[in-house]
Amino acid sequence: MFSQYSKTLLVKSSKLSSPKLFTIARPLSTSQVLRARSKDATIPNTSIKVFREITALRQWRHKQMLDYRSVGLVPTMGALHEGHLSLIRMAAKENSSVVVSIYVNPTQFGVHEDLDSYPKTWEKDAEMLRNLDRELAADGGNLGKIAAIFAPTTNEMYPSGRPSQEINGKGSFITITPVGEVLEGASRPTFFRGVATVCMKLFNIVTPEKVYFGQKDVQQTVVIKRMVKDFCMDTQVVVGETRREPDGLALSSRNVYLGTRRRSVATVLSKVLRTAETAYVRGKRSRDELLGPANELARLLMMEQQQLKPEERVQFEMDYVSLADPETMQEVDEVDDTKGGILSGAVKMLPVESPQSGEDLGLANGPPVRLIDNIILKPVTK
Ligand SMILES: Nc1ncnc2c1ncn2[C@@H]1O[C@H](COP(=O)(O)OP(=O)(O)OP(=O)(O)O)[C@@H](O)[C@H]1O
Ligand SMILES: CC(C)(CO)[C@@H](O)C(=O)[O-]
Ligand code: BAL
Repeated sequence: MFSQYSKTLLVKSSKLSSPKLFTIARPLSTSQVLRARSKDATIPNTSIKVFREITALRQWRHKQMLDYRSVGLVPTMGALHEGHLSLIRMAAKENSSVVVSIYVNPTQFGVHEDLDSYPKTWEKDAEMLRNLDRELAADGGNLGKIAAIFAPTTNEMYPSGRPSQEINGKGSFITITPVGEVLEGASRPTFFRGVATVCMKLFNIVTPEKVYFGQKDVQQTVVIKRMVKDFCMDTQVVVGETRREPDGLALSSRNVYLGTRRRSVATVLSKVLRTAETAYVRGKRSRDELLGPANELARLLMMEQQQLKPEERVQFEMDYVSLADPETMQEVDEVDDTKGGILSGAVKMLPVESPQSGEDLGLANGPPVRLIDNIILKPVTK
């Protein structure tokens, strides 16, 4: 724990021969402690500040405002990858100071979900941010740089105590319905309540001019846009495109759970969605014409796996394949050319059968992994 006494005084006191001098150490006020900490904490060899308390971050934020520096926020749960970095790059182009939040928010995880095993890679994250900081400094096309990481504790984020993760749990929540109830919200009933609640907190703490979210979590972007609109929040939501592996798999912090065998089949969802997109590009508009061939491909890929030996195959379950309205996420029977649509899906990759000795099963021994992906069908102007 951080001491309530100043570092300097503690160092001195530990070297003291006279106990009398020890009594000179005075408790610092909370704001002095926070100021001391915010001054000290940076990612080594960078000027990127690391804030763990709201008060210190707010002091820093206030200074940005006085200096007419715009602030962009990139909310993350850490375990950074190129998808996160692409959002930070966007934010650095458009803002003087970029804040990256790293916080694994418990309230968006269902009670039986992977909160405990969620990857935490602070050292690697710091290294990636250090490298990106250098890259941004060398690129003259940016307005700003990564100025701060906000990595709060749960006590800090939930000052009245962490609310229950149960569906009927009590607490101070933001709920955005009906858009947060369908698709991901139907499979994970407390997910968007947790996301909207933590994002409301982050936006209140950082007061960013702009916030950056990835299209990979498309329904999340729709929920956040709706929250900003309906709560009259003074920030602009910017969405960055989905970054993918060369074979089409959307980058995701959860991919590390897959292991080699499941990784080779994990492209099933992107292939299924591409099939529907191809039909759209060819002029098809009805639900059956778009989702029919996509669902058929999912069935064939599943059968292909089932015909393999247990020690070779990968079993998966398609949770949903959706064709939805881009503003409401409600299912549509026909794509309206003036609005376009959103193709999205979720697949559950089941743990491998008959694991072989020495087989790479992935993080936490390869639990079930739920992957999501989507494609935006752009409006067509005639
Ligand atoms: N492949 C990606 N391309 C672009 N943005 C992404 C990608 N993956 C995640 N993001 C965005 O990064 C932000 C932080 O996401 P998060 O930390 O949950 O990472 P994640 O990879 O989505 O993790 P998870 O596996 O838990 O879904 C979100 O706005 C998310 O949409
Ligand atoms: C937006 C977010 C950081 C809120 O915890 C999370 O849902 C995520 O990483 O997508
Ligand atoms: N990227 C979304 C965070 C989650 O699945 O919990």
